[in-house]
Amino acid sequence: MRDHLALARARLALALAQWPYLLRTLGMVWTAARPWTLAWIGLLILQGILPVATVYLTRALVDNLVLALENQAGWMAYGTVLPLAGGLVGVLLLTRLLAYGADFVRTAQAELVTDHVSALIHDQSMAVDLSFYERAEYYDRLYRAQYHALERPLILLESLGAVLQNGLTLVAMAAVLLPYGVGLPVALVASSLPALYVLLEHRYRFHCWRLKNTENERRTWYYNWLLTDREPAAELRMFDLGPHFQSRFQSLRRQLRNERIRLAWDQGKAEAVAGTGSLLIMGGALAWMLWKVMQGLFSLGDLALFAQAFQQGQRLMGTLFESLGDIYSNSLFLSDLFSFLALKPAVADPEKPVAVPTPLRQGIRFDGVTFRYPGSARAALKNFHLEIPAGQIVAIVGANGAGKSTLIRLLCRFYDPDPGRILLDDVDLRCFRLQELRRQITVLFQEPIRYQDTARENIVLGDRLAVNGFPAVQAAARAAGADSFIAGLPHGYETLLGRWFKEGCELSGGEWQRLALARAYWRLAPILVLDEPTSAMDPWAEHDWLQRFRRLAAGRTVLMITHRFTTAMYADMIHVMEAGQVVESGSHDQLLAQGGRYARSWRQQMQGVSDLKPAGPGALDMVAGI
Ligand SMILES: Nc1ncnc2c1ncn2[C@@H]1O[C@H](COP(=O)(O)OP(=O)(O)OP(=O)(O)O)[C@@H](O)[C@H]1O
Repeated sequence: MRDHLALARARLALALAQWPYLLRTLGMVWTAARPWTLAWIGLLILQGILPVATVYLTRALVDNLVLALENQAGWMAYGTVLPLAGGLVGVLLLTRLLAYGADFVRTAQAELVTDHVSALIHDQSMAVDLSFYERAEYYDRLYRAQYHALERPLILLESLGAVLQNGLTLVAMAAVLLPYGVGLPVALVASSLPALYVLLEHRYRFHCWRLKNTENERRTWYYNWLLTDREPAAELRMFDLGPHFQSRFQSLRRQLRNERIRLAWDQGKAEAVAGTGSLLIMGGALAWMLWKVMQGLFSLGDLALFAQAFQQGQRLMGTLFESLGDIYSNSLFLSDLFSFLALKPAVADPEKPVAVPTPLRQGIRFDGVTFRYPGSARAALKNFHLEIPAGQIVAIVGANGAGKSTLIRLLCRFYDPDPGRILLDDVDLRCFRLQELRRQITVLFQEPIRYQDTARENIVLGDRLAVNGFPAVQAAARAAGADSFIAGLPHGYETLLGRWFKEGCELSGGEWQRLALARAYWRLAPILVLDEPTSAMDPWAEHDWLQRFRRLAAGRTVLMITHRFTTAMYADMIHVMEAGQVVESGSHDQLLAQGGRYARSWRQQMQGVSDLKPAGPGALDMVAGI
């Protein structure tokens, strides 16, 4: 018993600790849907008061009827009974109408609040550093914020409304019962306390269970994605992986389901015990009331009033506690939402930003940069030095995992190095406003996004602020070698791409890549960064593109990452990277003359190609050797 009391106290303390979330949620709802919230409060108050009117009218009706029957008043009685009956019907009708009105108001409020919370989650997702995506814990929080907390403010509001409305009715009912003896309202409250304890205890256990299983839930979501999404569909069929992932999904679901059912079973048992106790108390109170009626102390109307008020009171207590439990558990879940919204990005604007130098005069410099990805013990870059002179094309080559793409991520300030600096004309990137810095850079990522939108939109998304007309869109597409295949699409530049939406047209991997290249060109930024620009191009397309590349890059500072020698050789300077460091540098001819790693790999590739004749330009992937 002492253990139970201590536990109850602990749960109560935890419940009270949720108050701030409750208040913040109310603030959120108020901001999102002010007029609807006012209407909601008004309706709640009315709905809270009406049941009491029903109870009083019932008593008056029964008493008048009994009186009329006793006095054999006949039709005369209708003069008093009819208005009461009419009043009762009117109140019941109004109760119904208010319930419909409340449903409507809640729907409107729900839409506004959900959108408001979604917007907050989206804002925060856009604001956090990329480093957050390196942690499973972040995904857990995001998942809980998105899937568990999104609807919570509304459920919370609904519960709060129920508490307010039922609380009002309950107080009024208790007041109605009070003249018959203090014992009745006390019995009413006492009969419901065990239920409250059971409720709080199980809500808490359920929340803990959800927390513990967030990763498992995400895993089921992942298997579900593998089984249903288009992206893995081909490989899934080819390697016959469907049954494998389905069985993983099912076994995880089985585990979750069994645990959930066990929780529900425990809760059901505890509720049954608490419910039996409350029924016994009600039975006792009813017996007492009957005894009083038999003694002639109370009228039949009183008995009708008691039966209605006590029964309604018990139902209300149940709903009230249920709502309190909902408020409690929703507040627990909302703590996830608020802790997600409270995440602070580490990569942020400086307090006193400096203007980004335009045009670049000296160039970009990596100065003693060391960088480890969050949670990784291995350094992706170690005391790394690199110069990219303004207006030149610098190529970085190196084996997989050498750290090439990491350079781009640091240059765009998705992460900050530690220690070391990256400088634009001798000014640390950390001195610039993030948005301003990123506006100076245009990037073709290794795995660009395939926007399920028109071909034109796929290009102009590279710079939403650019106001150049259609000829400029075409020029960007031509520069990337995308113009010819776009012209062949059913609606040219207005063709919807991808298969997500109706009438979408699918492109090949290389075509998507050229479109992404056009997007990079469309953004007229002075720094052009290309990660594997030719990897998905066929040799003819690569050859064609390389012929024009220097002209297209004229006036820009270019950092190009590639595995292909035939692409790298067009650069002014080539740096060979290995394990996070530059190990060789020079122009193509200088590197060949040095006879180092680059030259060895080049010769091996050439040898390989001449053995495998014929080969076109671009057939050389510098994967081995370096
Ligand atoms: N998000 C990440 N979290 C942790 N480690 C990472 C992450 N991304 C890359 N790495 C590690 O950092 C190192 C450098 O990766 P990077 O992507 O820069 O290589 P890369 O030279 O571009 O390789 P590739 O040619 O295969 O694209 C690798 O060892 C890789 O495992």
